[in-house]
Amino acid sequence: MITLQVDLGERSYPIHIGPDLIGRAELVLSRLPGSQVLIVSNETVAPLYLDRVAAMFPDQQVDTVILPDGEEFKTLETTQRIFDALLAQRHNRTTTLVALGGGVVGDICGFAAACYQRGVAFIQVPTTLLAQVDSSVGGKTGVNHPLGKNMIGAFHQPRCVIIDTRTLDTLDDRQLSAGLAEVIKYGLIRDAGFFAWLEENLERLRARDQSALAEAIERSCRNKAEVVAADEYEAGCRALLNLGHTFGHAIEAGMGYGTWLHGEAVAAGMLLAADLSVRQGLLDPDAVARIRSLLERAGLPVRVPALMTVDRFLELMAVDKKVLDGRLRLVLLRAIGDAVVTSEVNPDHLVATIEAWRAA
Ligand SMILES: NC(=O)c1ccc[n+]([C@@H]2O[C@H](COP(=O)([O-])OP(=O)(O)OC[C@H]3O[C@@H](n4cnc5c(N)ncnc54)[C@H](O)[C@@H]3O)[C@@H](O)[C@H]2O)c1
Ligand SMILES: O=C(O)C(=O)C[C@@H](O)[C@H](O)[C@H](O)COP(=O)(O)O
Ligand SMILES: [Zn+2]
Repeated sequence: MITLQVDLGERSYPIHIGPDLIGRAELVLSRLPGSQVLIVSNETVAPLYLDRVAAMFPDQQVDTVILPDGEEFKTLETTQRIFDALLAQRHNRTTTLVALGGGVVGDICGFAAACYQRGVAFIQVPTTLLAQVDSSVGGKTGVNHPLGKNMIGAFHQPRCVIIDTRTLDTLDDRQLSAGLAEVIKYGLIRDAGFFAWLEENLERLRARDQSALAEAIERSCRNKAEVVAADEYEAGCRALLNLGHTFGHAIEAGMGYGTWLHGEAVAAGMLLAADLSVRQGLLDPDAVARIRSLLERAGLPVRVPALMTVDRFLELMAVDKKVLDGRLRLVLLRAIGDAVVTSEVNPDHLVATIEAWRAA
């Protein structure tokens, strides 16, 4: 087992990474403020792992909420089901919510924890690659609105993150690829050495080589922990974690939540960001070819859907959380491993980029 630390003063917490960590009660028991636990999972993940997670709390009051599965259920209505259970079972301020599942369960559960009685503890037990490398770390929680992704939420850090790499054994290939998009993101925004390692090891990752996966998860979490520790509330460098997301979130909302997976939309979005970076004179065109090739090898889309017209993109991108004073701000690349946030976006270049990557 490897343990990383997210350094946030009194809100610091460990990220434990390794095989068969579900069941290691000692990792979670010291993080509980009280004797009540509510495990939040979904109808796909619960039958696989819920019993073993519940067994980690032998002396606690353990209740469960099983949510429907899907990005389309990442809503306020679904969150209400968690509040209903907490109140019905008389959970108090010292309760701990446990998110068992992918990023959807983690984001909803974390948001419920941030709101219930103005904030209670929560623990992340991520079971998708995407959740293990990104969403379980950093404390962004929330739900979607029909007009925009993650528009209702809160920053609320978990008490610990338990990454049992064995849970990836039951994850399907499409979801593994979606997770690889966020892995590749770290290489692009701040870790050229990691990007080169991914170029060397991509096939091992897709073949689920355990040591390659463990290394990719550790290096991703290390990058994310450093960024979050430097800028917890996204006043500055944390925005770099949003590479490809302004385009990606527009695709997710525009196509209907769940049609494109988050990781797939981010992959296409990162390619658009790279192409736009070239048009803006920031990035060498050779970098776009390298990025495209790696995304393709990861089984990720490199075109945006034809249904997403330029107007539709611009309409949806206008509600992005990075917009300031009505001005779009995008994460662009100066090189592989070097990203920047800029509001200096030439509208003609933006339109040309979208047109260039729309599927026929
Ligand atoms: N909070 C953050 O910082 C952050 C970061 C990145 C993404 N996100 C959010 O995360 C969400 C995407 O998360 P995701 O990609 O994990 O999707 P997801 O949570 O929908 O999980 C993907 C699918 O895999 C299933 N699943 C989960 N674990 C499994 C396992 N071990 N075996 C078999 N099936 C399993 C789920 O039931 C689901 O059907 C999006 O809503 C995105 O906005 C949040
Ligand atoms: O942790 C962050 O910060 C991120 O931006 C990570 C992203 O991968 C993630 O998709 C996040 O939920 C996007 O945040 P948002 O603020 O653009 O909704
Ligand atoms: Zn993301």
